Amino acid sequence: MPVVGIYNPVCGDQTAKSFFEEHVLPLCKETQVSVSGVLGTERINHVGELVLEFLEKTPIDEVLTVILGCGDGTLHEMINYLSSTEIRGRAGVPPEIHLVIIPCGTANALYSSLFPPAPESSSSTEYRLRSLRSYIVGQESHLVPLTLAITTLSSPPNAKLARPKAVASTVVVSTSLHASILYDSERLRAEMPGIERFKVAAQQNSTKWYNSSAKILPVASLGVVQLYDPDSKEFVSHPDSDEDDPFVDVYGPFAYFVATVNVDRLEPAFRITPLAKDIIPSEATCDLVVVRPFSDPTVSMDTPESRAAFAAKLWDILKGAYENGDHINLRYDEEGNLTTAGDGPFAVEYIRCGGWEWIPDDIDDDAHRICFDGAIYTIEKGGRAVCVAATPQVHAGFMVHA
Ligand SMILES: Nc1ncnc2c1ncn2[C@@H]1O[C@H](COP(=O)(O)OP(=O)(O)OP(=O)(O)O)[C@@H](O)[C@H]1O
Repeated sequence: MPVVGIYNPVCGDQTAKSFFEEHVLPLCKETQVSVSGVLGTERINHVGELVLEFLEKTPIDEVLTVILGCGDGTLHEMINYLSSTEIRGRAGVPPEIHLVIIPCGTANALYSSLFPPAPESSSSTEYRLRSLRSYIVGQESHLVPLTLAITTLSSPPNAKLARPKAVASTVVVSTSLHASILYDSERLRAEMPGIERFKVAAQQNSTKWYNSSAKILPVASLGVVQLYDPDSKEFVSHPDSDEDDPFVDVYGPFAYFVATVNVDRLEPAFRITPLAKDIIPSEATCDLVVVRPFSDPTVSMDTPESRAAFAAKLWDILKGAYENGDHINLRYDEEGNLTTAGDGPFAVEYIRCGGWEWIPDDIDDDAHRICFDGAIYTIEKGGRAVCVAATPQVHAGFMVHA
């Protein structure tokens, strides 16, 4: 079965090329893994073109293994390019691609979810070679299929000419604060190559609220939306969802709205959806973390003062994600303080679902921003985004050595 190497020389701290030369290729040689070609990406979207070229040379009954030195964005580009391109010589048969990931990006959310790092180990050489070691040890035995979150961006109903655009994500689809952070952090990339740029961008956006409504879609096999119950420490049926009326309407304003697939963290230590690992889903689902200011009993109006006061609470909530995902157990007491005790309203709504719709208010430009694995798109005025978790087909799609 053919094995090729592709790296993005500019992702993360720009060391992918040297890491391949000094560690990846020597290890392949030492373990008799024959790599038939190694190429660096030269521009945006090039990764998809390179994989396509290799794929078209791969016999239809063989699996292509790609050793990919990348961050989450490069993987995202590859999957979207291949999903929207006809592959010559395959007569419509979808390919199965096996990925060996070498984490070279900034956040490396997928890799650090597959291989949760011990503190301080995330940059060590041996840690970065774990997917490759897994491939070397058992070429078929540790393959994890990637669930895709397929999001369709629709134009307003009266704009008949525009075709909906579909985007596949393997890590995160988000709106609100997270999308704003990713949008602003990209502009800080040159001066801050590491994850500190996310914190700076978070500060810049901490008082924004996002006006939108959302509709949550049920988990397919259950017929209902699930909500995490911090008391029983398990998912229960969402109180607004039953088999007769499974959809849950959620109204804004929102502060935070992040859905993940395949991952429990967005950075090595930021476990925003810890239940993706702690209560493993049995089918394609999104884990959705929502924070709404009006859940706080002391917030009753959208004013600059209440936004400023709530920013400090949101910060405390998100700090819990850095404490092994403890934010999901937070509630408000009567004075609006965050606590893990009592039976006050949840500060975080942790939802497991088959998908969701996001319908931003026309007047709120920031609510139109949506993030796919770090790439930012804008929902048209009057349009919406519909995100659905998709189960990979057998012998098709993307599998990762983990
Ligand atoms: N030769 C190149 N020159 C400029 N940009 C490139 C080149 N090759 C790839 N890219 C772009 O680099 C971008 C960043 O890659 P990627 O997202 O993998 O890294 P990252 O943002 O550092 O990590 P992460 O997504 O894990 O935070 C991709 O969007 C890709 O289009």
